[in-house]
Amino acid sequence: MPMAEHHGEDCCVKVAVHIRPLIGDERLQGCKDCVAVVPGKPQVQIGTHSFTFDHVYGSTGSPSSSMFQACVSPLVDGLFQGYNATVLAYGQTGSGKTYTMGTGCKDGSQTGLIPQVMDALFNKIDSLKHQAEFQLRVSFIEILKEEVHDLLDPASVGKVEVGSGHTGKITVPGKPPVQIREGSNGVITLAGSTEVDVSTQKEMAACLEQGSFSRATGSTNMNNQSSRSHAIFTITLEQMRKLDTVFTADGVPIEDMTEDYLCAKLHLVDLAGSERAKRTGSDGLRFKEGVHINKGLLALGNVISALGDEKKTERRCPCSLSRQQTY
Ligand SMILES: Nc1ncnc2c1ncn2[C@@H]1O[C@H](COP(=O)(O)OP(=O)(O)OP(=O)(O)O)[C@@H](O)[C@H]1O
Repeated sequence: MPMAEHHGEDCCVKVAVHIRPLIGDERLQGCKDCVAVVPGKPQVQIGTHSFTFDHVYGSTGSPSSSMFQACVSPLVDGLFQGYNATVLAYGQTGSGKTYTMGTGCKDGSQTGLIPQVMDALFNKIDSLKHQAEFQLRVSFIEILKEEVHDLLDPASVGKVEVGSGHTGKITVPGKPPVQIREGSNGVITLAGSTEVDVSTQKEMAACLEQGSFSRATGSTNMNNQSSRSHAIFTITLEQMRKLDTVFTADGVPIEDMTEDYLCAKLHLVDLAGSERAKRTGSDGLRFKEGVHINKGLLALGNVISALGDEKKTERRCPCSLSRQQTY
């Protein structure tokens, strides 16, 4: 499963591959691993084709347990310096994105990347609590068929079966949908999405669990619990750093200069899987979802190519890049 990352210092976008083992049904059907890791290199071989990435985890590559430390932990540290960051899990349906991110309500949720982010974040806050005051907020949205839904909407009261094995949430009619807006300063906001103030790891984990439970899933031939939407879990960290008091030449303390405010966001994205209708056996509603999913992924691919293209990123306003680091 590939994951895109972007490192402000050396390269715009970095890509790590996570190879999952064969699972139950695949073993029963006698499937064989078709991806081989080239020993000692972040390179995989599929048939006669070789592909090189920044990291390869799983199979005979680096152990999956080291992925967080190498790829995501530096982003958590960056948050404390005011850098925004994004982790995207991208891949074919059933390749293990939800498992890797820990966005599902089961399996990977204990070891997925998001729970590890929470651990690291709260440990760091604890170690810095005497130097700064912190405030954390989370939002959790999904993009389903080009519509943005709020997964932390207090009006959502759980999951119901909505025909053909599809699950969805009940929302109170009349609640305006979440709108994506761009402010005059270029900051994108999601008008109408719930932002929950959290002060403990338990509260943040409860938001992840609640939102994951509300997410739309459905069964296809390739994954019996396939995510049908792109899900974005956003952590906003605000901090008021207490600086050493600055004095004028006469020894008078300058009040205004004793605090430094920083705000940064970490977006953790579990994309819906790219799919081929023929292989997933999709028809009707599920087929339409697949078309929207593939359309969104194509647009995202163009954005990532542009981010990785130095000529295009140079044209952007330097101020919008100054505190931006995206993985
Ligand atoms: N590294 C792994 N080790 C063991 N099992 C895994 C691993 N990754 C994924 N799986 C299993 O593979 C199955 C598919 O994984 P998952 O639902 O995460 O895929 P996905 O890429 O999110 O699919 P979709 O795009 O359809 O939502 C699940 O049963 C999951 O438990």
